[in-house]
Amino acid sequence: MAELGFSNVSKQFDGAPALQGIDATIRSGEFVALLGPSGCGKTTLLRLTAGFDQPTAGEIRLDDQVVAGHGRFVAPEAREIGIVFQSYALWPHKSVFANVAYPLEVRGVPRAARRARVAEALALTGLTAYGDRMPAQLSGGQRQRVALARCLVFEPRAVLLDEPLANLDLALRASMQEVFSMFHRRTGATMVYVTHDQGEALALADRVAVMESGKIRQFAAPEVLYREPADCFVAGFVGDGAVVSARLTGKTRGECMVLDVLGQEVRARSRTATPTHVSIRPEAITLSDSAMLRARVTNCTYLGGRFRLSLDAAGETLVAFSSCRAAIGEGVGMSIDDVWAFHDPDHEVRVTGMPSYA
Ligand SMILES: Nc1ncnc2c1ncn2[C@@H]1O[C@H](COP(=O)(O)OP(=O)(O)OP(=O)(O)O)[C@@H](O)[C@H]1O
Repeated sequence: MAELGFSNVSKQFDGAPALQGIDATIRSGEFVALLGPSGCGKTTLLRLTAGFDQPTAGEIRLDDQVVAGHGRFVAPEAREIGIVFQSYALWPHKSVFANVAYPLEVRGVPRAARRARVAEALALTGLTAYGDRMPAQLSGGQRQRVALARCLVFEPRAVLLDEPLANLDLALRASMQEVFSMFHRRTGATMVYVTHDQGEALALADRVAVMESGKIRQFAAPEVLYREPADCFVAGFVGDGAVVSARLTGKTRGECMVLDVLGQEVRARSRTATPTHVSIRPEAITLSDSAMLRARVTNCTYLGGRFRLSLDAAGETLVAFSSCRAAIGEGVGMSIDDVWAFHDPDHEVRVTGMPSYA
């Protein structure tokens, strides 16, 4: 399995930027998700990696081999990269076995070795009993597993997956996520998984690259994105909660700084000395009748085991968890503690029209 490297990769379509200065390394054997809203450049990055298109600038490497950039271009078939599409792209007139055997056939693998490797790939994807079926006789999840088996059978240097579960219903998506995880654990494949579903990205990936407008905003482990988002976009796009302006008080408490958030002194973790915003996750909010900060319940949803409350506090929408149901319009008290603070002055001007505190 190979390491994938991107240095200052840009792509323009008719002068419009689809990717801007992508710098990233995907380690050998790593499962990385590309997460972002529609049009942020996820599929373009995947297509450049596969060799279906060429970058306008920058360099893409597979281990030490430059596959695109500086006048070099390695054709897709020579990159030995497996791809799984949302649409499965199976041969409709070939059986499951023949579909999976196809990449070995075109590589000239002898028949006996071919049979053994197809059997192994079918076993790995739970399809041993389905070898003789035609694609039309399979469910969506089973078809996607055939596509996965077909791409693993030739032992690719990396596997790229473009929204592979987008066509499946919710229950099947959950069970297919387990198939992908298990597949990754067993094969140790380098995997790049495109999705706009944050739940899927956080559940599956070792690291997630959060993209917006052709740029990677943050590339980190799911728990880091959740606890320590780099900016307003990541804080708002990943996980639940609120992003609120904050002001330095000049005080500290232990390792933490104390910020003015919604008129209250709140303890914040941070890597910057000049924070402009805080990310307030639901766990940072404690509801209590005696708390100074007052809010009004604007929504209450049962999540199973607990309720999710949307709260209006001084015009900001916050999210809290509660063990009891709350009535819409009810007043509650809350305290906020242990939030994450970051510096994002651009967003402050754009979103709230307030001056930067930096
Ligand atoms: N062949 C093309 N010609 C012109 N513009 C393109 C082409 N392919 C992509 N784009 C543009 O590049 C930008 C990035 O598109 P891309 O498909 O990579 O986004 P995405 O994040 O995968 O979106 P989605 O989640 O909707 O699939 C978009 O603005 C898109 O319109």
